[in-house]
Amino acid sequence: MQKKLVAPSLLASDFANLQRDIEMVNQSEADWFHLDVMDGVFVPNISFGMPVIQAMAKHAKKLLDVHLMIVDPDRYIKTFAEVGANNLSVHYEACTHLHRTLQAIKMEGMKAGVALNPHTSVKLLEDTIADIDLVVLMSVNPGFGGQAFIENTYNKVKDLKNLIEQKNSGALIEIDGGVNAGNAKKLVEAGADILVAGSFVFKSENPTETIKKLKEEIA
Ligand SMILES: O=C(CO)[C@H](O)[C@H](O)COP(=O)(O)O
Ligand SMILES: [Fe+2]
Repeated sequence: MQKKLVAPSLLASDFANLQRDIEMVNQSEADWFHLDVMDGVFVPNISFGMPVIQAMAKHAKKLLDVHLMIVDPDRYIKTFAEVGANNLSVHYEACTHLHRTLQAIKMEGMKAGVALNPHTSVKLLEDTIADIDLVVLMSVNPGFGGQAFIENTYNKVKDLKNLIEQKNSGALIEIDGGVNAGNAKKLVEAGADILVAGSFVFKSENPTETIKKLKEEIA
């Protein structure tokens, strides 16, 4: 069985102490870094872009899982590979030619991910799931950290797990938004492989310990 992973989202870190927070994740039991790129068009917020990711990559000793919340992501696939992204997830809702975009991501040597907004059905991935390495199920409306988890996500995880099995796909299931110690176990039991956690980790008193607790919760 696939090992269950925790990916802290640096969106909730202290940007004035980014290197310190990256080192904390390096030393912790976390598995990946989750990096949220927002353009102020696809989502009503702007986060950070390539120069910041390039700087993060110099210090990060774990895989960089980049979540693009941007329109027309095809324009930047090559650049994200150059600055150090290992996984690149685009939003289903932002792609006109999703299959082509997935191939382009893989051509650049990255794993290809597709993120779905809470209102987007997993059924829409029926014809692309075999080409997808990672599905990011948004459990909040994208754009901001610190929002409440949407309960319907459990149903979506189960539906997606069935689709993956039915189509013999190797896609992993990642959950993004409002993850905490209260929903982590139930998400993994429903079929999730990777849990992104931003606020729950970085706004806690002891982030290293919080990551450890989340890992124990899903072991
Ligand atoms: O993609 C995102 C927001 O669009 C973030 O990854 C997500 O919100 C994680 O933050 P938190 O755990 O605080 O909800
Ligand atoms: Fe994200």
